[in-house]
Amino acid sequence: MYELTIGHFYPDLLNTYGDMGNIIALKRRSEWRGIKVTVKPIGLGDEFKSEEYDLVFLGGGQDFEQEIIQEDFLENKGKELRKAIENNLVVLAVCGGYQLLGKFYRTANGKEIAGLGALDVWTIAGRKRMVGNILIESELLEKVGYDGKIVGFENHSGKTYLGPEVKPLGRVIYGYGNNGEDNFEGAVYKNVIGTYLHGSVLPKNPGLADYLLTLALKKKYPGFLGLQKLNDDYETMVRRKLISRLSGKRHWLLKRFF
Ligand SMILES: NC(=O)CC[C@H](N)C(=O)O
Repeated sequence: MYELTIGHFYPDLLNTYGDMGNIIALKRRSEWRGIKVTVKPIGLGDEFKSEEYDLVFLGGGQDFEQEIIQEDFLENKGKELRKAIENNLVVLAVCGGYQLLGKFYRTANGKEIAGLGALDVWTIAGRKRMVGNILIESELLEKVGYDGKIVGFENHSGKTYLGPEVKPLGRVIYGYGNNGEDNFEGAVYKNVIGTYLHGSVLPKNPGLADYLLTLALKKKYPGFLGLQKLNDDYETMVRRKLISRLSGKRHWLLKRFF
């Protein structure tokens, strides 16, 4: 029997917009395949031993929560997490969690919150919150045989910019994405996926959930051949409706200028 241990960083603080749904999706999609999953919270002051985990998740949070955890995250967990990321630990980081993996986050009043520096990205608070449904197209998922579309919801003021060490998760079809400027969303580095998509993103995008589970299982069980297919007809139907609605819509910015 395959087993996975998932670490959930700061579940009581980085928990905006239902990001807990990502943990539930990973757990349920594993259990539906007979894979045993243990979810362990990693909170303020908790020791983080990366070898105990096959996958870790960081959710979103407002600037206020990010400042609360910053010292603990960088001082007590940062070095270990950076080492684990270089050793291909599977990580999903959403919004605030994504920003914290970067080099720094500069808030609206100019305060610079140091990030982990695990991802070659940096974030600068914008004046305007980027809020709404978002649809992106991801080559990553097409490569592993999933529908390349990823749908979700974004709500962030931070504008994230990518350095040369990371690739974008996808190209924005509808919404703002990383910064509302370069038409990219998210960042991929080794087995880390950073994204602004709440929603939560994994229940809405079963292919992305399975992609992360497959990465973790292949790393833990070298002979692992792949996940058996689940009946995702309902999710696919909901996604198709949302995708066609968002693909057809033109963003208000586009309407205004084109
Ligand atoms: N939804 C979030 O996690 C917000 C992240 C960050 N505080 C921002 O506003 O950009």
